[in-house]
Amino acid sequence: MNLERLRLDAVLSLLQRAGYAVPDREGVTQEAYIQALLDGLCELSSTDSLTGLLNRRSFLWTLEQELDRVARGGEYALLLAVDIDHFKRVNDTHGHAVGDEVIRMVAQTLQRCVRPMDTVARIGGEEFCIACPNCSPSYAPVVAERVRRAVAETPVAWAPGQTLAVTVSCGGALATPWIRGMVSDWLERADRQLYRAKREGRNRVCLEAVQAAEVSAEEKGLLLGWGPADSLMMDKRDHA
Ligand SMILES: Nc1nc2c(ncn2[C@@H]2O[C@H](COP(=O)(O)OP(=O)(O)OP(=O)(O)O)[C@@H](O)[C@H]2O)c(=O)[nH]1
Repeated sequence: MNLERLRLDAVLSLLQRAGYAVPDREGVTQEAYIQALLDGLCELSSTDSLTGLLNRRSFLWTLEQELDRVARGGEYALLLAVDIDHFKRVNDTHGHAVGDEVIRMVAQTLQRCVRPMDTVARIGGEEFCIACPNCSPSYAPVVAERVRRAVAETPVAWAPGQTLAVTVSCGGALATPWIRGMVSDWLERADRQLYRAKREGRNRVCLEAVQAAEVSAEEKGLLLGWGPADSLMMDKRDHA
């Protein structure tokens, strides 16, 4: 391949401006050079530049995969929508740069207080989401409350000797095992609970009531790609 014939200037300047260390073209093989550019572009397009968390686009893809897993795996998953309370006041009182620092610090706190298997994303200005796979209805309030408390107990240092108390409101909804829900619906349900938490006074957690769902063995079999005979076996096991 002749690299001279590829229009790489725009890519290079984009990556350099974003602070990526692009390898010296002469110092590596062509494949390694192109791979480094592709890796940089992938990272740039999937992360939020302020916090380093996943951005909205990538997070939606994570949720699609999570719903696939929930539909096949028989485990609940929790989606938390997390929003900084009265954030406009922070900007208005201390300026946009301090507001940005608050967003960065809250992002770090959220990342710190969840399990490695959970995914934290910044999906809008001062709104975050957390996807928690394999999270039972009884565990969901524990996780959500841990997130709320972690932020409330971590004042943001925005200048030497100056700290700001920050709180978040959290709304949560569970994805039900053996059901292939839609991402838009899951997000909407978590958001509805978030707005309830805001309405009820902020710095609190509201979770959607768990929806009981009847799923037949045949439907489970279809989700797993099994034939009717396998489903029948499963039906017997379920009723044993
Ligand atoms: N510093 C900073 N501010 C942002 C950013 N994105 C959005 N904002 C600001 O975040 C503020 C959000 O304000 P609102 O949606 O009114 O919500 P709020 O003040 O947090 O109030 P509640 O959510 O009702 O508790 C707006 O003033 C936006 O301009 C960002 O990246 N950095």
